Amino acid sequence: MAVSRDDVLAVLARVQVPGGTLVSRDLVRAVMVDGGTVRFVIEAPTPAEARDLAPAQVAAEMAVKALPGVTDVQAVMTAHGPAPKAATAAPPNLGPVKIGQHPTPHQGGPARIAGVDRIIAIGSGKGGVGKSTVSSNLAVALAKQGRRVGLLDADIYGPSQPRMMGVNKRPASPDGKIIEPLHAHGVTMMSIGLMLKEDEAVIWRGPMLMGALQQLLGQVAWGELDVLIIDLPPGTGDIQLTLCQRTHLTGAIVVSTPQDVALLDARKALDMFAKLKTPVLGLIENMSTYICPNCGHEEHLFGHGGVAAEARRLDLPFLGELPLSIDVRLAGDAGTPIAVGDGPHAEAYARLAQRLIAGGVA
Ligand SMILES: Nc1ncnc2c1ncn2[C@@H]1O[C@H](COP(=O)(O)OP(=O)(O)OP(=O)(O)O)[C@@H](O)[C@H]1O
Repeated sequence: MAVSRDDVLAVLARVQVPGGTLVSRDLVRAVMVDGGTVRFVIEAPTPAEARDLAPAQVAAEMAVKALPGVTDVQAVMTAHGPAPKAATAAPPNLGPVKIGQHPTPHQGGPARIAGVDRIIAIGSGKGGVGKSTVSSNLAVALAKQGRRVGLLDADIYGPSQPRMMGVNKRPASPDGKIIEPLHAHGVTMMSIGLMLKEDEAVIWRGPMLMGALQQLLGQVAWGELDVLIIDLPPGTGDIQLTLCQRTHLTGAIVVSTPQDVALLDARKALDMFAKLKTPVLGLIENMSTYICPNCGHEEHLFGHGGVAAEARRLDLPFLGELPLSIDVRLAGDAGTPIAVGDGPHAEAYARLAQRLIAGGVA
């Protein structure tokens, strides 16, 4: 029988380290099982502790290797002690609440957010395929249909929701702990971009990112929501891993353009969600067709139908095509998503929202 991630964690939970076990001290990250190969990371709080943990790394490798079905074990030790100069820049502290801190240890399985019924992550393998555009428009379309909707911009390196939703106020935090979200176009929203100075680059390493994400999920006063849409960064990195492993997600939607290169990357994102046991609710083809606003001629600039074909191949729902249109970009740049108004683009998002509501996932 194939070994599972839980089997690996159960074994690692028995490996003793000073102050507990590898699991009780929350030192294990990114457990991946790929056939008979198991990979995981042991993340020590400091380089000195990493040296002390070397025997535990050997013990962990031996214990996992002893599991039936395991042929290869790759354990990597990392330490997030003193950071290089760029990374030591103090986390932004523009008010009473400080965003960007080390994550607190996490026990148990994926957690729910109080008051939030469903959480949908919007992901993509490749950047620039329209994931943030889809997130904001879908959030607005769901709100227009009477759902109580939240939008969390978890694209920590390139937050674009403040611009797309037309919000630039810094969120308040009267007690320095709870962060008050903002509201735009009927959607409750929060973005790391709202906590940073404009044009400020985020130069944090893994643990700081995890801490920031944990704060955005746990410290924001989301209130009662039917659904929280999370706009992920592109790719398959730390943020996606942490979110899928620690938060009880209803599922993920993967956005791709019909282009082969974007599809190849989308397959990696789908593979990641499968490995992390996050249900994939469906695929969306963005920038599907281009209709010339002058003559009405239809062009398929990035190809057409590739995402639907991929969905069929993988037996996943195909949620729809969204056309490439200058109006969509202009609306996003102006801070009023196209779904706020009427017209064919807003209708396309309304259909997508209806479909998710009818399916019970939004
Ligand atoms: N259907 C569309 N028609 C026209 N422009 C679009 C469409 N979808 C997205 N865009 C534009 O393409 C650009 C990239 O879109 P967006 O930021 O939503 O992509 P992303 O996948 O979230 O990118 P990132 O990887 O930077 O997070 C934006 O300027 C956006 O306005």
